[in-house]
Amino acid sequence: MAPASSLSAWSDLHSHHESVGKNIVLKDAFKNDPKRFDKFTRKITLPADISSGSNGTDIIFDFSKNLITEETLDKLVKLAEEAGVEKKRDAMFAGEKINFTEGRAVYHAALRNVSNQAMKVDGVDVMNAKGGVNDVLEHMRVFSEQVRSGEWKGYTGKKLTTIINVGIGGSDLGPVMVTEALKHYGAKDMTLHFVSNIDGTHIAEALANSDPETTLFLIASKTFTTAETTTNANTAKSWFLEKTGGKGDIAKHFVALSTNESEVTKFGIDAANMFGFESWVGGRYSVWSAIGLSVALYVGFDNFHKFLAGAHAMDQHFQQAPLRENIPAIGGLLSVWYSNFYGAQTHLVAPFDQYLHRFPAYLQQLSMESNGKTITSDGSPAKYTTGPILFGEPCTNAQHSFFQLVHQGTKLIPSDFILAAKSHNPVSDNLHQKMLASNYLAQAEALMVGKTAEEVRAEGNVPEELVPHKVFMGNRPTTSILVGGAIGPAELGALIVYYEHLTFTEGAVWDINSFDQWGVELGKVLAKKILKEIDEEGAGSGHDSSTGGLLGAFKAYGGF
Ligand SMILES: O=P(O)(O)OC[C@H]1O[C@@H](O)[C@H](O)[C@@H](O)[C@@H]1O
Repeated sequence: MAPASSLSAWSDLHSHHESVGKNIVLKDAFKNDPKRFDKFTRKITLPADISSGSNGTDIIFDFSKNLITEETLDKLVKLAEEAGVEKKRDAMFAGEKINFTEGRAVYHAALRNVSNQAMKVDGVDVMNAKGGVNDVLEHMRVFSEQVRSGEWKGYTGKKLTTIINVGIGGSDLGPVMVTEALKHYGAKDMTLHFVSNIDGTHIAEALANSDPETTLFLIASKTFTTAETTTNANTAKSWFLEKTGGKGDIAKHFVALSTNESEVTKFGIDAANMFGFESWVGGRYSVWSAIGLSVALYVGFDNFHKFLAGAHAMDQHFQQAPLRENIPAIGGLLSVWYSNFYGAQTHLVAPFDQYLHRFPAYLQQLSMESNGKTITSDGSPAKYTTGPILFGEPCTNAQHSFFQLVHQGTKLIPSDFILAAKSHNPVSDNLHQKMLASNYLAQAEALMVGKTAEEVRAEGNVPEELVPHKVFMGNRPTTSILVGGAIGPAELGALIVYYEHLTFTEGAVWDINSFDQWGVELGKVLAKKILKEIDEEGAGSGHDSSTGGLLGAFKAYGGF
């Protein structure tokens, strides 16, 4: 594919930005067009049998407070067509090896293919093959039901009620985020810990509160070679054997979620207690795979299945909807519009939902590990900016910390706000929910309308020298996502996949490989070398004076 900047739609968008885009005044656009909300809002309805309420849940994506006209949308769609977004999408769903630097298919959609459509990689039916998607799901169902019912017992015959997931990156962030998001559905007698950091504090704190007789360890690692995970897993194993006086049965207390059977058995976990998946599942897309076992254990397999089904509904929408109606494609194209034509560097995602408090952290890996790339498909550096810096926190908290910059800073920060119409906790007669909603609506409105100097003056009693400080520029774009019910497993699945395919669309336009992550390797290699040097005499070799100096100081102060 050609670099995006060589496409005619790209130059056309540049001229369009000059003549129209940078002059759009959103509040006027709304005044001039009473139908603007209808024109730029898209909706997906999830099937009733998987939705959190008794009717199918609508999820509304209001793109109308973005700096676009109908013409802009047409031109962005043209860009997607010229960049081959649909062709690339179809290649992904056909199991082609679109991860071209690793020679792999990108097939996480197969993991949530609950309608069991034929999906093949290299001619192999990944759904129904022995050890394939359906077999692993059945293994997860049986195991999670056994643990939840107490039929699966620890070595002294007790029910396992503490789950410690040991994993990092995608083998941590998805399970943490989803179990937090679905806490309302979680087993009340279960305690979950997610240990990811190599900082010994993480595993120590989890173990300090756990009883080996009732603890189940899930060692979650696609490769089973990640230093943090193997080290934490070994520490957990030693703790378990020590605490049980060597009588603890590893087979009853340790399972592996991985693609690497030989490393799993080397570690001491029986292959029968391994839940597998394939190399075509990228780490940041693995929550749908065996890596999601903690989710199935916590919320039950039926809910895990609904989670997959909600994701599948969004997959089908992405595959079938024409680009102009295609929700994730529009989200991705807007990101390109802001990144490449307005010079935006960031993307804020703020869920007005406490259960979604780890959602932005999860999306950080999804977005930035996917599209934090410079090199395009022909090996040359992109002549344009690529992946934005994604950040966020739940609201209303974020409003009381960094929203100052979003409202009055010098940067343009395209923002997504997410709200569920129904709360799982309608306390105080829904007062909290109404206040939450009022903030969700008010923030998007305030960012758009701003406040002029005249309006500040009209408030009265404002000394003239303070007027400029109280002005809000406004015209700051937001996308408002409204879940027309509560956020249950299916709704969450659909929301995640919206961001997955948004990220896909961005990467497809930017002509980069969104599916490798070579950028995380260099630091790992250097850390290995330095680890050895900590145990050797001196301050290492071949380092710059800063690294060498700090290494020496660390050894001196730390007593190493
Ligand atoms: O699951 P694994 O193999 O232990 O990998 C964990 C993480 O390791 C990181 O190094 C990768 O960048 C992530 O993509 C990955 O999710």
